[in-house]
Amino acid sequence: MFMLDEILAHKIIEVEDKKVRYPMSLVEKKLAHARSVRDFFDAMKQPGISLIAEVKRKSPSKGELRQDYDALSLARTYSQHGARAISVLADEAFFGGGAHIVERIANDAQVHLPVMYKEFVIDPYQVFEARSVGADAVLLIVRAVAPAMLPQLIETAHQLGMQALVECFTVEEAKLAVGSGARIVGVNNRDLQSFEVDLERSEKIRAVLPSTTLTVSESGLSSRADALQAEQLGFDAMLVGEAILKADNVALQVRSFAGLHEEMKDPVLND
Ligand SMILES: O=P(O)(O)OC[C@@H](O)[C@@H](O)c1c[nH]c2ccccc12
Repeated sequence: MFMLDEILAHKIIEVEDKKVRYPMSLVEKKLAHARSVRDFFDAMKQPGISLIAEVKRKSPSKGELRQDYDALSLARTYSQHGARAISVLADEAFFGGGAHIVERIANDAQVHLPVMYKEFVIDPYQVFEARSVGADAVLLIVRAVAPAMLPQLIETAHQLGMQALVECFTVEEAKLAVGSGARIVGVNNRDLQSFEVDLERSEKIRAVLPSTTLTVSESGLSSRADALQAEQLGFDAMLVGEAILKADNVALQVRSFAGLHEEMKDPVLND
């Protein structure tokens, strides 16, 4: 929790500063010209477990994730090799991302997937910003916001035509997410206290969610076997970062998570 507290303390200052430098009136102007929304919900609903592949330069626990890091070329690779959505870190200070990176990827002619603005959202301003740069979904972390704020943030995302992936760590948080209007709930497999990954805890949480809620297994998935386990537990989608970012061959790793690995051996697809 310590790290989350530190990030949130930083975020409060950052958002207030942004609101002064780039006021809501400008965000609204930009919103009017944002590209049309791609259907993130539908992308998650496709048969088989859907891959949301993540673009992140670094993390507080792992540091820099790859030497030849290039956010846009990663997103293009994800788009070409079977990911169904792309999660792009908007946080700059801790994860090396930025709203401008979300914007570049969301509007790139070679990226055809829905894009999620991955940020520590604490204020509706950030949800408007997400749509204004072309995002199709936002991450909302239950633990990061006051319970009264959660329905408002979800509603704002939906009103803008976006989806919200509402992230939880406990059964209580999952119930709160659904009660607040979440249509897509993410279960973070990584305990923020111990950094341990526990898929059984995730299964317990998934089990209390209504069948109409789409579910995403987040963090710590390292192979196709983990993906299949998550699928077996009933998850509709998975969010994978590190295992893809650290791979020597990103395209192959994405195909593997997406269940397309075998096709790579087909010479026709091997160009
Ligand atoms: O890199 P991993 O272990 O595959 O995890 C990806 C994603 O789940 C993780 O980056 C994440 C999930 N929720 C978050 C909230 C904030 C920052 C990061 C995250």
